[in-house]
Amino acid sequence: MSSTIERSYNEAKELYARHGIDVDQALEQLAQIKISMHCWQGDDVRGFLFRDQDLTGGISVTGNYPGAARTPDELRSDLERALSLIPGKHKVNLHAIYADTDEKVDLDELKPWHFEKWVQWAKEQGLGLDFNPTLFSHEKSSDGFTLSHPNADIRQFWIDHCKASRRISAYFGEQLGQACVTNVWIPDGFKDVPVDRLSPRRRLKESLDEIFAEELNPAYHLDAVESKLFGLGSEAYVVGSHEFYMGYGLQNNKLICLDAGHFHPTEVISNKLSSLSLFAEGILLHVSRPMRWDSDHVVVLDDELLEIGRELVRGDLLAKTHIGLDFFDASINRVAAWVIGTRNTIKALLRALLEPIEVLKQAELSGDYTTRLALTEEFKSYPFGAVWDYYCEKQGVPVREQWLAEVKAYEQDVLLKRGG
Ligand SMILES: C[C@H](O)[C@H](O)[C@@H](O)C(=O)CO
Ligand SMILES: [Mn+2]
Repeated sequence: MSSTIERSYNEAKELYARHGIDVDQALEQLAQIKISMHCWQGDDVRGFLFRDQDLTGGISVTGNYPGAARTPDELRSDLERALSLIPGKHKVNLHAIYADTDEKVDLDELKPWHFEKWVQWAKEQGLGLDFNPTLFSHEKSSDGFTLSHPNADIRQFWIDHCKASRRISAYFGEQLGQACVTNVWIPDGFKDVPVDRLSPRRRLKESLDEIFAEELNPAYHLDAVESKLFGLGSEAYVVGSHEFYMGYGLQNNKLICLDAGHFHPTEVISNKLSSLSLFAEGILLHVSRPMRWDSDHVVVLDDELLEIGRELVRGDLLAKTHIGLDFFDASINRVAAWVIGTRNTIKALLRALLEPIEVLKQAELSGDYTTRLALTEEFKSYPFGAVWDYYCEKQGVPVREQWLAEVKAYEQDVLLKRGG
């Protein structure tokens, strides 16, 4: 441990302690929080099953930075590199299209063994896994509908895919000894104003009922459902709206997934956590950064990220919240994108853990809003950075921007040697 880092840490600790904040305890708590790092930042959401398929479903990746992973081995190598620069032990979130197999297999026939290499790798790395059925970038979703499709055969294909995904998830959980969260997101919706809003939602509800009929052990597998306001090509109406999944999730004890980019542009998910926590079985977050639309920019340490962290900590919601990331930017180094977004998410949690929460709550309760504002503002310039640096050093990852040199070296040695 460098003496400068330790000295700054001890000085910071002393300042926080004056407000009753135990910094060592905060760091212990932080080390327990797992972030689910999404594999799809590494290859622009292409996956390995259908390499020739364009990305569909109303989501889009822009940029042509060199070095996207082309194989499961390359993706794992990139993930390892990113994770080696991020403090803590985390999870990796896979989509079904990331199956690692030479077999020609369609989505409805996927089995746990198609992911065996991922499981072995996760064991070696001490990681958890999360999962997602992939209901886009496939010929059977080419008209934009899947689980709510009017054609029963197409619906059945997607139902079978989701059933298969849940079994894969339960296998991940059993093998890794921790629950795998499996999140259903579908792109279904209309570009223009529909005549019948109800029937697709009724079909989606029936499909979900069939998918979730099989009981699986919650110690190994948890279901989540993700809503969306609009997508590219589904501007007028999305079948799986927030109200739809909020209703479905509450009635059926499913985790409700809140993606930061899936609401009206001025709406924030931080303000939804407290309400949901009172009623929902649990919450899944897709931490993302929408810029004017659901653009999935890499998350930065902005007001909303800090507020998400505060809500989780102040409301003691960490135990019922699964924190996942969902961004994909192909205009910058993809390993750096993971590192920046994941480190920022952890920083936001640390910032929240270093606030005088009880003092602030008391001030609010007694109507002393002056103290509330004064303290929250002053705490913004408390020496959080010294605690963060110490945490990184203690966890054996680069301090401050030192990680960037490692990513640049990896880019030279590995990423730039990959073909297109
Ligand atoms: C690839 C993801 O499943 C996808 O981003 C989904 O979670 C979403 O947010 C769609 O807008
Ligand atoms: Mn999402």
